[in-house]
Amino acid sequence: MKSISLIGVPMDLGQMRRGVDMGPSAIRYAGVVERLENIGHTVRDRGDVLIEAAERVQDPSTNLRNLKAVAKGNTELAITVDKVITEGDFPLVLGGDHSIAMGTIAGLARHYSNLGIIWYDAHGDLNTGETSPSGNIHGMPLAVSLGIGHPTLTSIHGDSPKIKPENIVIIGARSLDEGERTLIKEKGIKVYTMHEVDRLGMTQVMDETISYLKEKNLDGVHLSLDLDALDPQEAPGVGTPVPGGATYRESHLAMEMLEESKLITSAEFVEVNPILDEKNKTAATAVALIGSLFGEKLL
Ligand SMILES: NC(=[NH2+])NCCC[C@H](N)C(=O)O
Ligand SMILES: [Mn+2]
Ligand SMILES: [Mn+2]
Repeated sequence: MKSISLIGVPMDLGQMRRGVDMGPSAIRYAGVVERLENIGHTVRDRGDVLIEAAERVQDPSTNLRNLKAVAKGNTELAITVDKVITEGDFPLVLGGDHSIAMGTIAGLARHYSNLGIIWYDAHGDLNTGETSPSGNIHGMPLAVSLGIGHPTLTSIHGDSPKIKPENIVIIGARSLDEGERTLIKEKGIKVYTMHEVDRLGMTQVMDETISYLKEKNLDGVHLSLDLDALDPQEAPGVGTPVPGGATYRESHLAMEMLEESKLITSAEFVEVNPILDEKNKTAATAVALIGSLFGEKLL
């Protein structure tokens, strides 16, 4: 059994829709602590990282919305994640918009020199200010962690690159911007789009992902799960829904296979927006997936 530290990150400055800052509360309300304790894990809820109420700003010269406030919140998060690992706990981060992956990975990078990343998402989140159609930083954290982007972001809690392109697997992609596609090809990032999920089935996608990562001699693997990877019918409470996503069942299978692989050393569940949700369905889905990732079994 694991000793898990929960870290809430009420961040909504990485995108424009209000409400995603309430994601951590919604996931707690959906019973995440009880769910993990029922499996037999020890859970320590560290509360929420402080995200200051910032005036929303758009600097046309950088095309990065709320740059300073996003960097500040992520620095706080990186410090917390760093500390949780030092204390020997498994960090489970609850978002908040996906810009918080920059902070989580920055904290992890102090402890793992060859970290693997599973990016379960409809999007690549590989934009920079130059390639982003929106200026929203939640579309950039994977690029930032690779050392690509504005220095205010790439320098959060230490120098970048914090991860290597060959250690990343993106699963569930179905919305990629031009610059992201170029970067994926240039860096040779492994991507299973929804086309591959349909064609191969989730079992093979996960089997291949797990073997691919096992060959890399990694010292840890981080799961960054954006709820918009799931189909909007099953996870409606997200800010940037894209039709044609992974089902609830496929996603459960993915979590169960990751649990069996024993590879995962940290995880985050992001983009839950209770204002856009239907009766907290998306937060409940997040909790159910967390259950599977941490070894919940029927029999
Ligand atoms: N974490 C997310 N939901 N990202 C959505 C990003 C959407 C789009 N690619 C953009 O850069 O604006
Ligand atoms: Mn997404
Ligand atoms: Mn994302």
